[in-house]
Amino acid sequence: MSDKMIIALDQGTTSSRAILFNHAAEIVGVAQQEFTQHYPGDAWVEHDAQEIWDTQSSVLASLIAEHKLTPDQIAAIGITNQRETTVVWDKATGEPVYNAIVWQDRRTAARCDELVKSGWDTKIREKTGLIVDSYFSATKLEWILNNVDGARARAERGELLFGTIDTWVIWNLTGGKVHATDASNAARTMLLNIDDGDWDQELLELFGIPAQMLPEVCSSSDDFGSYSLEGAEIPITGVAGDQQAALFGQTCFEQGMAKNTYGTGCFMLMNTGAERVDSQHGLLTTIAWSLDGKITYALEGSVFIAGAAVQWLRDELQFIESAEDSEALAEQANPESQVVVVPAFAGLGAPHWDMYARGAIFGLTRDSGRAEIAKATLQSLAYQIYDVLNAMQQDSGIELSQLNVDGGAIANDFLAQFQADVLQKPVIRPKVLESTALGAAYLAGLKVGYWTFDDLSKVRDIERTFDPKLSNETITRLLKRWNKAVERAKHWVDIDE
Ligand SMILES: Nc1ncnc2c1ncn2[C@@H]1O[C@H](COP(=O)(O)OP(=O)(O)O)[C@@H](O)[C@H]1O
Ligand SMILES: O=P(O)(O)OC[C@H](O)CO
Repeated sequence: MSDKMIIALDQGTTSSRAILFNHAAEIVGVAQQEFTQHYPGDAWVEHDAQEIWDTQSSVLASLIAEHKLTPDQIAAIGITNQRETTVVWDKATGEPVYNAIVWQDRRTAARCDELVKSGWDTKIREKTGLIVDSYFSATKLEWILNNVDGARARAERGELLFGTIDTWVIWNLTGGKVHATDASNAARTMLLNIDDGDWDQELLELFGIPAQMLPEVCSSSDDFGSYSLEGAEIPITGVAGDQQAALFGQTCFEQGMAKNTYGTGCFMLMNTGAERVDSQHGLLTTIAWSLDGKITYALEGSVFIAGAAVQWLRDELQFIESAEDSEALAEQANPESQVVVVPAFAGLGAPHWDMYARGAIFGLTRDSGRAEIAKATLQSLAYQIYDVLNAMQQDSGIELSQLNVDGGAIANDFLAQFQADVLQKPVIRPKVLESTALGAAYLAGLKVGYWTFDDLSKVRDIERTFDPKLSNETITRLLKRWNKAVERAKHWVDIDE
C-alpha cells in the first residue's frame, strides 16, 4: 500500500478537471473549472486553446494547493481529454494560430461529402476504421491550413505544430519539451493507419498536411516527459482519449466488455481485443489503447449530443438552473405526453451519420410545457443509446447482458431508470462515475509500478443497479415514435446551404 497518489487531468468538452486518486482508486480531491464555448457560425464550435490550458493548469494548481501536495506525494500524472478537437500552434512561441476547432464543429461537412463522392470513404475506412465525417481532426486541420493567413507556408517551413487536446496539454505541461500523443487519440484524427499505428503518408498527402507538424505516437501507458513542481519532476505516464480511458477505467480489459459514458455526448465502446472488427451498422473501429506497442481495438458508437442537451435546457431554454434539476422536472411531466426531442444539434452520429440532421421537437400539444420537454430530452439520450447498442450487438455477435455506465449525466436517476427500461437490461452504475479520469490514472499508475493489472481488477465498486420496470409493449410503442421522429429530423439542412 502506497501513501502516494495519482493525479488525473481530464480536459473535457465543457470543463477542465484535476482529480486526485489514492491507491484504493478512491477520489481524494477534485478541482474543476468550466470554460467558454464559442459558436461563431452555424454549427461551428470553437474553444480558445489558451483558455483550455489556463483552466487546466489552474485546476491542477488548486488541487495541489488544497491538498498541500508535495512532489514526493505524487506518483505520476495521467491525462485524458475530449478527442478530435484540433489545435495548431507556433512551435517557437507556443501561441495557437486559431481557436481550437471542436469535435462537434460541422464546418467541413461539404469537404467530407466531396471525399465520399470521389470514392475516398472506402479507403479511409480501411486505413483509419472511421466513417468520413467532419467529426474527426483531418478536415479541421486542413481547414486551418487553408484558411488561416500564412498557416500552410509556416507549417511547411516546420514552424507550426498540430495536436489534439492531449498533445496540447502535454506540450504545455512539459514547458514545450514534448510533442506527443497516444495511439487512442491519434486514431481519432483520420490520419492514422490503425493496423500499424503510424501516420498514413497517403492521407497526409490527401489533406496536404506536412508530416513534421504531427506529434510522435506513443503507447497509452508510456513516458510523456514530466511536470516541474517545486524543482522536482513528476512523470506524465498515462494518456488516452476520454472515451477509451473510461473503457479502461471500467476495467473492460477483456474482449466483449463494454461501457457507455454520458458526458457532453454519449460514447459506447466495446473491447474487441487484438483484432479490429469492421462494423456493418454504422459504428467506428478505433484503438482502445496501446500497451507496450500492442494495440487493443474497440468498436465505438458515438452520439454527439447527450448531456449537452441538458445544458441546452439550462442555458438556452432556461427551464432549469442546474443540470441536476432536470430530474425533478422530468418527474413532473404528464405521463400521457407524446413529446419526442431529437437532439441533433450537431447532426447525428452513430448509427445514422447525418451531418445535415438538426434538432427537433415533435408531438407538442397545447398542454406541453417545460416538464414534458425536459423529460423527452432525457429520454432522447436513452433512445440514442438503444440504437447504438443494437448496432454493437449485431456487429460483435455479442449480446450484452447489462450496461456498464459512467459520466456526469448518468448521476440522473430518471435517465438511468429509463435507460434500463428502454434496453430491457440492467444498468450498472459504479461508485466512481469519473471512469474517464480513473482510466487515465490507471494508465499512469501502471507505468510507474503504482498499480498492477491485478490490483485494478479488484477495485471496481458498484453503487446501484437499475432493473427494467416498463413492459416490452410500452417500450416498443415508445421506440416506434422515436424512430419516426429521427427520420423526420434527418437531412434538415440543404447540402448547398
Ligand atoms: N444530474 C444530471 N442530469 C442530467 N445531466 C447532467 C447531470 N449532471 C451533469 N449532467 C450533464 O452531464 C454533462 C457533464 O458530464 P461530464 O462527464 O462532466 O461531461 P464532459 O466530460 O463531456 O464535460 C453536462 O453536459 C451536463 O449537462
Ligand atoms: O468531452 P466529452 O466527455 O463529452 O467527450 C467528447 C469526446 O471525446 C468526443 O469524441
